[in-house]
Amino acid sequence: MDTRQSIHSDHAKTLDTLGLRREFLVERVFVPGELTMTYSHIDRIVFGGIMPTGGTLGFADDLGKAFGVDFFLQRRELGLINIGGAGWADVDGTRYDIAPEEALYVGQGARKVSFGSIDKAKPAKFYYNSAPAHTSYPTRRITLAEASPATLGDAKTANRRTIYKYIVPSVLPTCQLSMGMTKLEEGSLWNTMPCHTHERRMEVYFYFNMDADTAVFHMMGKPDETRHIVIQNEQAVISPSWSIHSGVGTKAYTFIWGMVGENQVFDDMDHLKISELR
Ligand SMILES: O=C[C@H](O)[C@@H](O)CC(=O)C(=O)O
Ligand SMILES: [Zn+2]
Repeated sequence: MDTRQSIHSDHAKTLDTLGLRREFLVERVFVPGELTMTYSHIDRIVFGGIMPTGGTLGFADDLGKAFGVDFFLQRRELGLINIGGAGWADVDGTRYDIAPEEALYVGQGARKVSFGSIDKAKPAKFYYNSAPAHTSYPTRRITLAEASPATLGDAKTANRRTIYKYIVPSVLPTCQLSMGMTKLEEGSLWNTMPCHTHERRMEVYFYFNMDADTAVFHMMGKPDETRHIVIQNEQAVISPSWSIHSGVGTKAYTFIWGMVGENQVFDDMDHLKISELR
């Protein structure tokens, strides 16, 4: 488990490229045959990738110890989106088939959760977020069609994109986790510009569907003190509440966003004018 401490914006603004990458970037999310895990002290979000290539994968029994509980989801909820081939999840004996671009929400208290791929030649790739939870809401699969889509932006500003909201209050109840996927249209390069912060929630971005030899310049930092991190395919970046989170690719890409914190009001954002950025 890779643990990342919380970070003050006064510290963050002193960091060089390597320092920023060490604090905010997660370079290896999907490892064949492994479940990876990053634990951020910011709102105690846990995120990573699950890529079953041989047998099944799951949250190890002794993981509870690392979280001071009996098992991983004893006091947590889980959301995931499959960016690979068809797969399945078994949650305490109930099997959920999860096709590409489908999501699963697992309510707090699930004891035995395991994952597999349907075709090992085309492994499933489950990108997951987990957050502390106070009660148990029903486990449920969410299809792309159910993930209330919103298309916004303009090709003229290279930011035409569709936001699929899989795990949001209008689709299903969760304790605090929200999760979705944003797909850029061909020729569109910018996500979330004009950008925003949300003092009341943190966010993690996971960029994927990126061709070889392309990059996303992920914008971060306080609005008057911006920095960037160069991101390659299938890498994740942590965005504290004080930070903007936006990106421009050298080619169109897709990303998954996950949020935890004070509220679940998607539009509760502190919007910024582009002219306010420094
Ligand atoms: O707080 C919301 C998140 O930053 C994302 O949902 C924004 C996003 O996907 C986009 O504008 O492209
Ligand atoms: Zn945001």
